[in-house]
Amino acid sequence: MGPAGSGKSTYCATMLQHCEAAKRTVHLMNLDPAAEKFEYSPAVDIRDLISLEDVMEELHLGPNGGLIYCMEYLLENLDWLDEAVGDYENDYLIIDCPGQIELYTHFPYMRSLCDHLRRLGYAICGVYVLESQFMVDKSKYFSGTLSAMSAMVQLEIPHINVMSKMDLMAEMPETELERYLNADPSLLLEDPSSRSSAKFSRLNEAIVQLVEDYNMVGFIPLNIRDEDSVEYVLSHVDNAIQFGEDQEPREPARLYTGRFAAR
Ligand SMILES: Nc1nc2c(ncn2[C@@H]2O[C@H](COP(=O)(O)OP(=O)(O)OP(=O)(O)O)[C@@H](O)[C@H]2O)c(=O)[nH]1
Repeated sequence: MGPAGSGKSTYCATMLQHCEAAKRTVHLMNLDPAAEKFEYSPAVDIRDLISLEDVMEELHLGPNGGLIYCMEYLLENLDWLDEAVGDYENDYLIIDCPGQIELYTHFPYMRSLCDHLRRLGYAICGVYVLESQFMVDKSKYFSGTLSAMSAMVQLEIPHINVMSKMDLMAEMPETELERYLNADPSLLLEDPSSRSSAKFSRLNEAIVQLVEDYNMVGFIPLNIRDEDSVEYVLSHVDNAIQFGEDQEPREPARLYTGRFAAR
């Protein structure tokens, strides 16, 4: 999951290749009815069930309304999904999700989908991908962090945050990187714009408090050109899946999260 252009499809393609090289049985599923082209063709594709283009044309909906319709349609036709993924056993299924973050933050569709996959016996890990360009603007960074937290709280599945495109951050000093990757809340208070008015300042303090209260948001750095970095992210995904398996019943307060070191 993650905002538009954050690198979700690239993450999926990279993980697919990495897992195949490690001889893991892995499949890619596209859940974006508006997707146009893929580096690797997905084994399961929502566009075989419904495409955004058709919905927009036939129902005269805009792109966002059309996407919501597609997700509702998928949930009304779960037998299609069952047939597509029901036979996988101990396989690794990577799901490339749409970039409209409202799907994770306040609509119930992704949550319902996760619940259904669980009923099919899947152990799930949510991977929220934010891109490193979020680290060049503190306000933008915190809005991204809050959207990641919102998805985590909504979905209640073991959850990992990934900071993609780390190759673009080569110039940032290591100490500064660490602060962003560990979601250091004081970053926001240092931003000069956060002190522009007393009200705004109090709002920022409240946001900082919120991030601190959760005490669980960190980003795993991903550089797709570095195999060790890809393996590092995958090992956290594996841990999170295992963590989810070990929690019965699953408790929201014990979501797999963590603080991660810059590498
Ligand atoms: N430099 C760099 N560019 C990247 C990286 N990952 C992705 N990109 C580029 O970022 C752009 C968006 O990547 P995608 O993987 O398509 O992002 P997405 O989140 O799937 O995008 P949507 O499906 O439109 O939401 C593409 O031009 C990618 O080539 C990375 O690790 N480093």
